[in-house]
Amino acid sequence: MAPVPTRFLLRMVHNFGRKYTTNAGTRLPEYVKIVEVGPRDGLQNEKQIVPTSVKVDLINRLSETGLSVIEATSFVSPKWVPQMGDHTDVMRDIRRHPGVNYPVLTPNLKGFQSAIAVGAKEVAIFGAASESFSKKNINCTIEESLRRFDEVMKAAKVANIPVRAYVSCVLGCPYEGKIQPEAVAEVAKKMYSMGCYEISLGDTIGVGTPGGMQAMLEAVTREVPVSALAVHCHDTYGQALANILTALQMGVSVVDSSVAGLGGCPYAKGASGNVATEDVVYMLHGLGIRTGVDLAKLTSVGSFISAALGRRTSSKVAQAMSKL
Ligand SMILES: CC(C)(COP(=O)([O-])OP(=O)([O-])OC[C@H]1O[C@@H](n2cnc3c(N)ncnc32)[C@H](O)[C@@H]1OP(=O)([O-])[O-])[C@@H](O)C(=O)NCCC(=O)NCCSC(=O)C[C@@](C)(O)CC(=O)[O-]
Repeated sequence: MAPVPTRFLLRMVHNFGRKYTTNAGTRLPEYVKIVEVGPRDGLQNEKQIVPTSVKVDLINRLSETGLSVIEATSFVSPKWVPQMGDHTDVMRDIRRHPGVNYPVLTPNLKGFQSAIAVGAKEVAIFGAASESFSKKNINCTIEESLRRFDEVMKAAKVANIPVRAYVSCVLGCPYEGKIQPEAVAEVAKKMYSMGCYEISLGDTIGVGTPGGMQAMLEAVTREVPVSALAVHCHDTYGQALANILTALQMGVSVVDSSVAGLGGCPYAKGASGNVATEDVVYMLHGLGIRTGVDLAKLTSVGSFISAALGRRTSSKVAQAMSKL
């Protein structure tokens, strides 16, 4: 029998499930915006410094896949996160595609000013629902962090820069363990009231399960409209896709993920990478949900970065497709 062309098999994989599923009667969104965090969250925890040219190449390749948001780097202290110390060079060297946003993390006014000086058009502030994590990650209490963020918000308003917010440890903290849903809702509400257009809820150490995700979202959606929420799931315990599906069923339509499942936070010991973008896209397309992302192109970017880092991809979908 003649071999079936790989392209055809890829399309079959891509379409698999479409004819079996329908959104009729469910609360699933028709379109999900994927926020690709690989170049930032994915690489920030790498022990060896990744050359700037590789980071730039990664972002340029991701820009060809149909993604509309690629978090490029973070303007944090290079003493705290040396891997992100080349933020200015990364922002200067990438090719910015029309229709693609390249937000960057800014923990304070200093980071914000450096970011907009190199042409950042969108920033993200990052706080936590856990006091201990806030102190370890950004060296201040939650209350102090909100004061710093307020300075960023005021400067961003003047410069007409949209601001996204992260809340970390929404389903558990590496230092405090369980975090109450009400504590998450409180911080999310404050960040939303400050003017952040989107609040990304981070399961920083990937300990959450669908029941926890549901309880947390029930609390948060009492304070923040679901249309302004995103979920950011690490996959330490293999629960990320189940947690994301739960969030989608509750009306969330923005999902953060990282190509090849790269990632982890330097101040969250033991946390594995983010859920792989390839796996999220495969699941969403299987549910008949549009993403605008070309899965074949995305897996080839995953192969590129995995080869550059000298390791196997963490994406199950990419692993399976490589055997076709
Ligand atoms: C927030 C700070 C800066 C406070 O750090 P600090 O030491 O308290 O800051 P400071 O204001 O006292 O300044 C100390 C030094 O840092 C410098 N500095 C001060 N600010 C900046 C800046 N923006 N850019 C560059 N340099 C900066 C400042 O100029 C000074 O330099 P020196 O005088 O010693 O030479 C520090 O704690 C920090 O950089 N933390 C970042 C930690 C981090 O990046 N963590 C990973 C991202 S969060 C995450 O991954 C979770 C997330 C978002 O993905 C969601 C999830 O999964 O949950």
